[in-house]
Amino acid sequence: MSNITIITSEKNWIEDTAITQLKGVAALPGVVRTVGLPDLHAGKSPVGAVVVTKGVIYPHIIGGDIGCGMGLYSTGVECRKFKLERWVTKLNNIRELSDIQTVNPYEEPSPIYDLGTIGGGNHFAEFQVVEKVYDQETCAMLELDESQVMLLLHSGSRSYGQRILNEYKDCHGLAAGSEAMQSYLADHDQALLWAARNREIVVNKLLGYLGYTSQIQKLIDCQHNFIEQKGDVYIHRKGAVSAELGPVIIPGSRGSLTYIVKPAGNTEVSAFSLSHGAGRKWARSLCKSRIRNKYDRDTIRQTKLKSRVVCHDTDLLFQEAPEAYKNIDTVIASLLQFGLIHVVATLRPVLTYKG
Ligand SMILES: Nc1nc2c(ncn2[C@@H]2O[C@H](COP(=O)(O)O)[C@@H](O)[C@H]2O)c(=O)[nH]1
Ligand SMILES: [Mn+2]
Repeated sequence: MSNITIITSEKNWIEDTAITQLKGVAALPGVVRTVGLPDLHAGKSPVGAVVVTKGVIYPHIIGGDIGCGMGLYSTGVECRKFKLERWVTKLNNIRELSDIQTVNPYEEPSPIYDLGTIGGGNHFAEFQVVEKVYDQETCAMLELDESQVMLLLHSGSRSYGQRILNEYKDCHGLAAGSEAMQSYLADHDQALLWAARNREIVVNKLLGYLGYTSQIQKLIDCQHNFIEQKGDVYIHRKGAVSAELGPVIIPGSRGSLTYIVKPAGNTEVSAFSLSHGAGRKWARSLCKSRIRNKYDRDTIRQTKLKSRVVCHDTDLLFQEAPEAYKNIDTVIASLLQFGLIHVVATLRPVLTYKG
């Protein structure tokens, strides 16, 4: 199909089902361009995908986790003072973040009922340290301080986004200018706003629980499930970030490095978008049977990078194991090969918390 671009390279594996799904959305009425990024994989609709439409939008492409994204924060905690065992113990003492009270600092009531929680699945909070700086100038611009522990938070609009989708899930596209489209986009924008606010609230709550609140600073926040209107087209990004809002974060898994990258000059080829992660390699249902013999109850809570994992759900530990994801270095190499990014820095996980 002429309106499909796949950003990939020889070494980067993309499953056939994902390509078939991408072809499916490319054939929808009003779709003018479709891009599969190197992290493309199958989902309810394809993930790691960009769908550009004219005259219509498709809520089902974005799905229920409207506004899901990654926020990177510096914690104010000096790496040399970071007490891994103490934080592991403290995090093991809470089952979920809902065990700690949430204060809504905004005047309006929150449409997210479970405000202050991260959510399940592959949502996570991860403490990281700087592994390598490639671009000192951009790091300085971001105020990325190598001596500090960072916190990467992956979360979305929680049950709010799903409530919005439920209202529109039977529509086969919302026509531009229609009341239904205006109403969806108004709800969608609220979900983006509150998803970003929720990330901030969670970061403050988590660090407050660990005894640190005074020097938290947001460095980057990039959403990856949303619709952007650009001129007369609508860019649907499902598991894809905008390449037009400055540096972005591309994590791999709890057992691999996270990349901070800067979009390069011409990202028209990828519909002004970049990857949001490594992308899933194995279906959740296959993970436990494939790797259960490799780990015991302690070793599944550590990674080859010597980081630790706090998660009370054993099945989830297997479903989200590093083996379940594609190789992040290959994803980054594909983006580099297409001239879409410059690498700014890499971060190494030290402790992953799953709610
Ligand atoms: N650093 C970590 N990265 C992770 C972890 N679990 C998943 N991931 C990466 O995040 C994206 C998010 O995907 P989404 O489609 O659910 O938004 C995923 O593709 C992985 O590359 C983790 O625990 N730590
Ligand atoms: Mn997400």
